[in-house]
Amino acid sequence: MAILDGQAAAADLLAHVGLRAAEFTERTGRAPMLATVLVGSDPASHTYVKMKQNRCRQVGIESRRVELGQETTTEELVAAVEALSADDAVDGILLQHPVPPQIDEHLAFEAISPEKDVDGVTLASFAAMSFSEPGYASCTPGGIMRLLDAYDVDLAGKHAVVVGRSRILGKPMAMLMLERNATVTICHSRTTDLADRVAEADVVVAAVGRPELVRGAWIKPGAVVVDAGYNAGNVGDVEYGAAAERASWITPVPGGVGPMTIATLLAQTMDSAERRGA
Ligand SMILES: NC(=O)C1=CN([C@@H]2O[C@H](COP(=O)(O)OP(=O)(O)OC[C@H]3O[C@@H](n4cnc5c(N)ncnc54)[C@H](OP(=O)(O)O)[C@@H]3O)[C@@H](O)[C@H]2O)C=CC1
Ligand SMILES: Nc1nc(=O)c2c([nH]1)NC[C@@H]1CN(c3ccc(C(=O)N[C@@H](CCC(=O)O)C(=O)O)cc3)C=[N+]21
Repeated sequence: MAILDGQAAAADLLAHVGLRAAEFTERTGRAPMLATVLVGSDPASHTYVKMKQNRCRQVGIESRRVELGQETTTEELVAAVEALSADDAVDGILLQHPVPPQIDEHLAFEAISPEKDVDGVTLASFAAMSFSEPGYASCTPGGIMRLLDAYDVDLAGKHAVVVGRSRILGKPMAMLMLERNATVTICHSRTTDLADRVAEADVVVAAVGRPELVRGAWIKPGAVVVDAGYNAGNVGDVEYGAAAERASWITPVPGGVGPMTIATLLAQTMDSAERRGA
């Protein structure tokens, strides 16, 4: 078993982003800018947004923080996001998920202009990603692809099984692996034979949000195991110890998918700044 080290791959990616940010700032006289939008008071979301802003500062990307209260309406959030979409100083927009229940999250995501959708959450971004057209990948699946590429894990002809089908994780993950010529199976809460499906996989991506749901004994010997789960207490969606004994490659939690998500967000912010110009 060998480790897919997301911390190391993210550090490599961010070093390159830092060079590009310095060159951009020098050439245009302004720093690249990521706007983060946080609605409500969920402590975990505050922590994630803070982590993203710290990383921005480290690589020379400016960040602008927009915070809205727990009682914000869909209309207010859409207006705030539209203002950022129209603001020339903003290169990328991250609307932190989840938002409070009274808000129509899909409408709010759609207020992000596709050219600034560096988190890859709009329908336009999903469609572009699914057909390998220019655009921004959903950050976590995009980060997972970058991590597999960093270790030369080839997907062509492999059977990939994705557990989870959310808009920002499972479903876009499946599309990206399909574009790389994997044979893809998507499992979800109504899948009746999850253990059997996982046992057929050459590559497993767990993206559920249930601690250690994917058991080590299900893993086919030699399979690649990617754990996108991030549950309380730094526990993933895979039973790590037992899975590691059978896997050829495996991502740790922490230090696997999480750092790649943030690095991808910043790399895509840099792409947007360069495309949009000064
Ligand atoms: N490291 C990172 O950067 C990120 C990590 N995460 C983590 O990834 C995990 C998933 O996040 P997210 O996709 O947003 O979560 P969601 O809750 O949006 O989606 C969970 C998915 O898992 C499926 N599911 C739930 N229970 C089961 C089950 N018993 N068997 C099979 N499938 C099941 C659901 O199926 P159904 O559709 O039928 O309801 C759904 O498709 C979480 O741990 C989250 O913290 C998320 C984003 C970024
Ligand atoms: N629109 C939107 N886009 C997201 O990408 C998004 C989101 N909403 N909502 C919440 C989830 C969660 N998420 C994480 C990012 C990095 C780590 C990460 O870097 N974790 C470190 C550990 C950090 C620590 O705990 O100190 C690691 O796994 O090594 C974790 C989780 C992005 N999300």
